[in-house]
Amino acid sequence: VPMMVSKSSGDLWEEILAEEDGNLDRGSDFGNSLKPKEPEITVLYRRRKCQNPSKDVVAERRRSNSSSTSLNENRVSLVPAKRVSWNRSLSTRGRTSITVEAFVGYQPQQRKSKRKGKPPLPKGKIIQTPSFDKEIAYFKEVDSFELLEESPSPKRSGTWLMGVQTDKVAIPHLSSVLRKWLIAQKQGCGPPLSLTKILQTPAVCKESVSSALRTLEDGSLPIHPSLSIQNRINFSSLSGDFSIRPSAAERCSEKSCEDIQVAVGKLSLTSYHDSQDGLGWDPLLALLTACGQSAPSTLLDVLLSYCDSENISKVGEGTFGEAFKVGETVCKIVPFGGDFQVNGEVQKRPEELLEEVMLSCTLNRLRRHGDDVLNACTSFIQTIDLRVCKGHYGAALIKAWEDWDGKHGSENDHPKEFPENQNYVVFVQEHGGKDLESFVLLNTDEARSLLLQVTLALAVAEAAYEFEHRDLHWGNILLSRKGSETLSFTLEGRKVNVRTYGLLISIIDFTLSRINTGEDILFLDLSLDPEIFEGPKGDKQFDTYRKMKEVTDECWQGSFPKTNVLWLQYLVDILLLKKSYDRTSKDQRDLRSLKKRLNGYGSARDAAADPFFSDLFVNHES
Ligand SMILES: Nc1ncnc2c1ncn2[C@@H]1O[C@H](COP(=O)(O)OP(=O)(O)OP(=O)(O)O)[C@@H](O)[C@H]1O
Repeated sequence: VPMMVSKSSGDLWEEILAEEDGNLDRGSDFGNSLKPKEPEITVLYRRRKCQNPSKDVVAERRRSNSSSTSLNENRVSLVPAKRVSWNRSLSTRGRTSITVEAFVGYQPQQRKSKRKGKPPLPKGKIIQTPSFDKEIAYFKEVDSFELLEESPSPKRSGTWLMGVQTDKVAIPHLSSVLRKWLIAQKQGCGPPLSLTKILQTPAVCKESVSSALRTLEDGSLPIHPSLSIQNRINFSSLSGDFSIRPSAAERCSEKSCEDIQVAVGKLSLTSYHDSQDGLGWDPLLALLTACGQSAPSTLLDVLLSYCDSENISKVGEGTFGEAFKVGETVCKIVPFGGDFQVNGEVQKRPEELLEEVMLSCTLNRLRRHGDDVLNACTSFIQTIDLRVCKGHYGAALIKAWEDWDGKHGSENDHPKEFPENQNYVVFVQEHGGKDLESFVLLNTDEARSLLLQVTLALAVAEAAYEFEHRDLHWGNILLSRKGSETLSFTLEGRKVNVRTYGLLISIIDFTLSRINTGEDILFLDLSLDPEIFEGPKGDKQFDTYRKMKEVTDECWQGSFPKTNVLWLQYLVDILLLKKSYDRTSKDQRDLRSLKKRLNGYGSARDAAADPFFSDLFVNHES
């Protein structure tokens, strides 16, 4: 008989602990077409102890890690042609810097956060100080698990790593690089975007920009709207459903190709240089290029292309982003580049936004379906458009912000403070629903499907891009009831359908994520922000950061799919401890058994084959 169990149930912990002693693993009596390849993982994870490593030691460690590695044989090989080391330091809630070390000797700036030691608190919510006594007792045994070996970084790195050979890099000319890139995009071949190429592009070189400035003394932007490459780039670099974009026929026409070449030729003379800050290249121009723009738009111009001003409403906020519902979409507005703090944080730099743009575009590619697609899923939030904007917020947005503030109490600064020259990136995304923290789950079926969808999404992204989310707390999983009874995933060429019970998940916020796009490895160097590991002991979220640190041994650029498993274990904890829904004692035991078995898995892909999920798969296809 189902019973309602809530986190406040008085005897839950005693019951859980008593049941744990019985160790009621369900074992392997579940059929599953995604059986782990090896029932037991025997290879031990190499731990390297290094007390208080200096930056040099860390750098050396990175080099040796990246040069002695191999890709998991079950993955699509994505050995990058070049390696870019993107060292990003983290504030308590996000990226604070990104270093293109191939080009500059950037010294990362540590940010002082207003929320020390508590990064991803959802905004506008009253947080009660929890008591962790019983949780600590329960999870003691979990903390002592053995770490398993992870698949390390791809081979052939080094050229770009840690500033090596900076002065020997031959930087191709803007026009040739961008032209090749754009044409490749238009023809549907090659990666969606390459940071390497964008940032190799001397569009962002001082010399190039200066000469462009001399050529265009008035500094005006030469691209006429009729030649705009914006739509074409965005369309081709973001896979998925883009009904508002030009047709495929238009994109593939000869005329279009010529337009792109003309536009690129002119783009090389574009003179946006106001965020050059001694780096030797212009990150704002690179960001504009990546978003397919020659100049920033205004916020309202972008938003009003999706709905009328009276239909804009705010749906959520983070430390860096304000999210607005705009028609059927959500626009996350992230200010960047300014020299004053926003919400108590130093503003993100254009380089950081560039990388987030890259991550979003790359994950978008997983949405493609077709017979030849090896890995596909729709569980990462769909990015519909990406735009660089500049200027004031505008009356409609201010009103939406103030309405939300009146109802929820914003923790963010009032956006009317933004000056006229404020820059933003707007991430136009599908509406993913409510985050797990505030979503009301109905029953165990929903909870199990949620877990499986997250697991499979991570498994698919692992297989395609060595993706690790690295921050999958309950604010970063959105949920909606969209009615579909089953959902398809393609994992390593096999299509599987899973029961949803009407629930769909969307994973957001790739701030801490690590990805191998095939050309670039993007990651956040958490070693530059030790605060994140200093959160309260017993808090599952912070314990997970610490476990990630153990697993990665602070080599954050490496591929350690085990981190995905750690977040799955965190999610099981959340479902056991923080969420209330109809469930039986057996349901709880099953969840706890799953959590134990997760100790033995090295990746989300392994976890997806766990018997816990067996009966959620329908109609397996090979
Ligand atoms: N696509 C979306 N659909 C629905 N709601 C969204 C969407 N994107 C963001 N939100 C809402 O906005 C909130 C903030 O978004 P997000 O976490 O991406 O911002 P952020 O500034 O990057 O956060 P952080 O402070 O963790 O860096 C989310 O918790 C969610 O409530």
